[in-house]
Amino acid sequence: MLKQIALKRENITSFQQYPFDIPAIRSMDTLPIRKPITFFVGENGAGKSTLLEAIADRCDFHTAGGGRNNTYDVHASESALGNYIRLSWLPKVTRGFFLRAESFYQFASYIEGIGLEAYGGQSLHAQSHGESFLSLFLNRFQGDGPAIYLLDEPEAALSPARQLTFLRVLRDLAEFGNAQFIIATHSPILLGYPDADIWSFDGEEICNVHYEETEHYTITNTFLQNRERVLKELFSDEG
Ligand SMILES: Nc1ncnc2c1ncn2[C@@H]1O[C@H](COP(=O)(O)OP(=O)(O)OP(=O)(O)O)[C@@H](O)[C@H]1O
Repeated sequence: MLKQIALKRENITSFQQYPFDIPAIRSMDTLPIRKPITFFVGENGAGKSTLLEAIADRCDFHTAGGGRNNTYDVHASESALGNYIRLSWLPKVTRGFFLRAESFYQFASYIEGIGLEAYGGQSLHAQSHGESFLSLFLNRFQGDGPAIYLLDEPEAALSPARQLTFLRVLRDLAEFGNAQFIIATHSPILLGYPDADIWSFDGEEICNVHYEETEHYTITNTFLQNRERVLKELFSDEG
């Protein structure tokens, strides 16, 4: 299990440039990872992907999105933060995966090249984006032994109904599959997973928030409950 992420502040010479100029990163000291499911939330550009990518880098996962042994031909972006964080494990976990929505299709091509047996026998490209995403989890990741999965906006591939299915997949893997997840998301459905830790990157420092405190919940809830009023205000000239 991953227990903690620490920023090696002593090795950083300047907080004036990326990635250390991002408020959430600049103020970071240690971030405890306390639950099987951890979410990173925050505005676009708040630093969620930057930290997730750094964790993937430290896990030796392919930072274009993939697992330890996936060296498929996608230009791996250098993680600017990877060398400046320290991961604490108990015990160390090496199995797992980093997946970002935009590199999913390249990953699918790679899988096609190495054989399909592990993926339900069907080409991932022959399935829709969301179906292939779910089959990835259902077929590949229900193995034995502990694993850590790092997911960047998985909802991009999933319809609302499949997001619900994915909650079930998360529950099964976290409770019975010895799996740990860190997920950057904007989805009010995924965030609704019970008993997850939600870390918000929106303030001056990363802080723990309740589901109902997230804008994902409050804005979605207000919109669905009062759609006409919200739209009227939004579209009014004064708005
Ligand atoms: N390689 C880079 N060089 C310089 N700045 C970068 C680089 N990558 C990202 N940034 C900047 O760092 C900030 C944080 O980006 P990041 O992708 O981590 O945000 P995020 O919270 O994941 O956002 P989103 O929800 O839109 O995915 C942004 O302002 C972004 O423009």
